Formats: sequence, structure tokens, C-alpha cells
Amino acid sequence: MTAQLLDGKSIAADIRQQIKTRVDALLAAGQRAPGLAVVLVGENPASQVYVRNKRKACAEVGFRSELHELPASTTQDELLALIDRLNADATIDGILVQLPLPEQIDEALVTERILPTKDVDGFHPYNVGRLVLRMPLLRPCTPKGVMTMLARTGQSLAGLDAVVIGQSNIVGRPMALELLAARCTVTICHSRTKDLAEKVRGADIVVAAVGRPGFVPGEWIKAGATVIDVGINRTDAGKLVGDVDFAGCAERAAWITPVPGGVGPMTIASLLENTLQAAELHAAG
Ligand SMILES: Nc1nc(=O)c2c([nH]1)NC[C@@H]1CN(c3ccc(C(=O)N[C@@H](CCC(=O)O)C(=O)O)cc3)C=[N+]21
Repeated sequence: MTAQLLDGKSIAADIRQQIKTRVDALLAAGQRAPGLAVVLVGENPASQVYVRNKRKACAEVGFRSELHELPASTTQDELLALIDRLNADATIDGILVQLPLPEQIDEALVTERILPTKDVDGFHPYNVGRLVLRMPLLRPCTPKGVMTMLARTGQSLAGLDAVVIGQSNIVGRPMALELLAARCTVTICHSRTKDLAEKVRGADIVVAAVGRPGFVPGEWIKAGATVIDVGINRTDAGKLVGDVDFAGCAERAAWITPVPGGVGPMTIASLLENTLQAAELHAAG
């Protein structure tokens, strides 16, 4: 078996096209463009690249985006004051505070300060709780993007065995909840998991979100499985690689996502979808 590619780059381009059409209709109806505020604290080079990509995507679909760049020395109170202003700004539909934040700032506190209807990352406890209860409002972008990709395989997910490797608040946990809502049987694995290889060998869907290059070898993959690589690791040579051994896994899988060009662009496409959704919520009052 040689896997078919789940081409995130091209699916994300489709989604941007659809969003642009809806934005054009909003503008034609005399409404304002959706507005996204991106807050970047400090000078993490990877964060600067992601933020640039997000703003470029906003421009492409006709959103207004504003960048708030703050020094690494910003205090928690200063950041909270900015969020309060953005919460109160009727032209801002979405607020994204790029993570990680400098150590003097409590990420959970900052996340909770964002109005749930402007929380386009889907990280606020309100939005997480709604996802747990299967009444989602704004959904975390990376897992949402993965579900969009899985839908493109055309396979029904109900009853499939899914293994998620990684239990982070922003990827692993919400990913597991999305797959559960799609009626998969879900196993969440992490650094204390016993017999990880055996668990992955049983999986119809494997989602790797570990942050270690090549962590999942081809031998772990069941023939015909779908392999989703959430990892973004930069090698010493400056190359981007995922958490799975792509060549080895592609020999056995039916579907696989590349890195780059897989989950990353889909994460940004989901952010655009969430921002449009937030704008619709705000327009409805
Ligand atoms: N509040 C917050 N929300 C986030 O959504 C968030 C965050 N903080 N902090 C960091 C992570 C990471 N993340 C990525 C988004 C796009 C790509 C992406 O487009 N990657 C390209 C390659 C980009 C490159 O060349 O580095 C690709 O995979 O093809 C990657 C990573 C969003 N994150």
C-alpha cells in the first residue's frame, strides 16, 4: 500500500476561497469585514512566522486584521488591559493571543479574559466545556482542521479506533473530543502510556502530536490506516519535519498528511472559519 496524500495546503486554499465568497457577500450587503486582532508578546521567531502567515491569510479572504506587538517585558496587567480594550471594540470579532507567552504571564488567566464569542482559538474554558458537552461554539483550530481533512477522505469515522498521541490542552485533548463526537473509539496516549506501539498498531486513525521528529515509525502503522501528523519540528539543517516517519508510514497507510503542507495550513484555515463564525455571532447580536 502506498498512502494517498491529504493535501492540507490545497484543502486550505479551497476553504479560503469559500470564505472570501462569503465575505464578499457580507460587504455587498453593507456589513463590515470580519476583524481579527492578533497579539504577539516578545520576539519568538517561530511565533513571528505563524503570525505573519495568519495575517496574510486574513488579507487574502478580505478580513481586517490588526497586529498588537508587545515587548517581552510586558506585564500581565498590561496584556489584560489590552484584551479588555479588544473585548470592548465592536470592530473586532476575534482575538488571538499567540502562545507561548513570556513566563511572567499566566496563559490560563489571559485565555479566560477573552470574551468567549471572540475566542477564535477555542481555548477559553467556556468553549472547551461546550465541546465536551457536544454543543460546540468556537472549536480549537488544529483539531477542527484535522476533522475537515478526515472528512475529505470520504470514509465514515463511526466505529473506527482512533489513537491520539499527546494530551495537550490545545491539540491532544480537543482532538480526542472531536473524534469521540464523530463516534470513534478514542485512546489518548502520552508519555506514561504503556505499550504505545501496540496501541498504535490497533488504530484505524493515528494522530501524532508529540513534538518529537520521527517519533512514530512505519512499523507501528496498521495497513490502511489514516495517519495525521500534527508535529512541526525544525531540524538543525532548518528543515521542517513532523512527528511521524513519513516514508515508512506512507508505505502502510491509506491516507497520510505531509509536513509542511498538512495540518499547519488547515489550522490557519480553521482560524479564518472561526473568525467568520464569530463575526456572524456578533452581527446577530
Ligand atoms: N494562540 C495560538 N493559536 C495557535 O493556533 C497557535 C499558537 N498560539 N502558537 C503556535 C501554534 C503553531 N501554529 C501553527 C499554525 C500554522 C502553521 C503552518 O502554517 N505551518 C506551515 C509551515 C510554516 C513554516 O514554514 O514554518 C505548514 O505546516 O505547512 C504552523 C503552526 C499555530 N499555533
